[in-house]
Amino acid sequence: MELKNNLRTYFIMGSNNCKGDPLDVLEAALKGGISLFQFREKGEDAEIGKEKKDLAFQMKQLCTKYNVPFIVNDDVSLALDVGADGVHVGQEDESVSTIKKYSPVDFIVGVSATNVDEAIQAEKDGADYIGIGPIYQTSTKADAKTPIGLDGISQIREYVGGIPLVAIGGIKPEHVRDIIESGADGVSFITAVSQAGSPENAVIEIKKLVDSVVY
Ligand SMILES: Cc1ncc(COP(=O)(O)OP(=O)(O)O)c(N)n1
Ligand SMILES: Cc1ncsc1CCOP(=O)(O)O
Ligand SMILES: [Mg+2]
Repeated sequence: MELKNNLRTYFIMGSNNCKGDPLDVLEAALKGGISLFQFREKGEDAEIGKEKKDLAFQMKQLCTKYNVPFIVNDDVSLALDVGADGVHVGQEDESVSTIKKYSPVDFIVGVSATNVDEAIQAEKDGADYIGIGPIYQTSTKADAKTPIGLDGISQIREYVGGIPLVAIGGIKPEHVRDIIESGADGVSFITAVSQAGSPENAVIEIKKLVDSVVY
């Protein structure tokens, strides 16, 4: 599948984002039809060390079962250890060019950008996709920057080339249409699915909305 299409319904999660067993939440999201998954185990009560690695490995296996690529947030060495399909790094994390030097050729590297300059730089550096945001207010990331809104998406889309863009931050089903119409290729989300009564149904709803705008 073209990477752009994997970004359409991109679920991100760590154990501390879930009400129940994180593996159950992930499997429900996979059944609902997510197109990409990012293991983001950080913040208060997050697993570390062996527990983090074991969880990453089990999540990678689940994603493989559903044929959905598995991305690790921040931790490149964990990503390589568990055979992840790629990594997502922010402005303060390891650089794309360094990662590309020692990772497999087809290893996906996503980079975060909050503004046009960061997005242009990420594209120049060889990022495979850019996570742009936060679009809306979020309580999931303590150090999130000021939301850039829909205008932020259209500005970034205007200045970068054809690099795939996924929006992030406070995204709920009712935002999907505007986000895609502003120039993103897809939506990524944590709370909207990890805290839903039915994560599977939450994904089905978001996927239906994305599919109704992207052809
Ligand atoms: C798809 C996607 N976009 C942006 C981010 C944020 O990355 P970063 O700025 O490095 O912040 P942390 O997630 O590491 O707290 C992301 N994780 N995924
Ligand atoms: C990791 C991250 N980067 C920017 S906002 C954000 C958190 C997104 O979580 P939610 O979908 O719960 O707002
Ligand atoms: Mg990061």
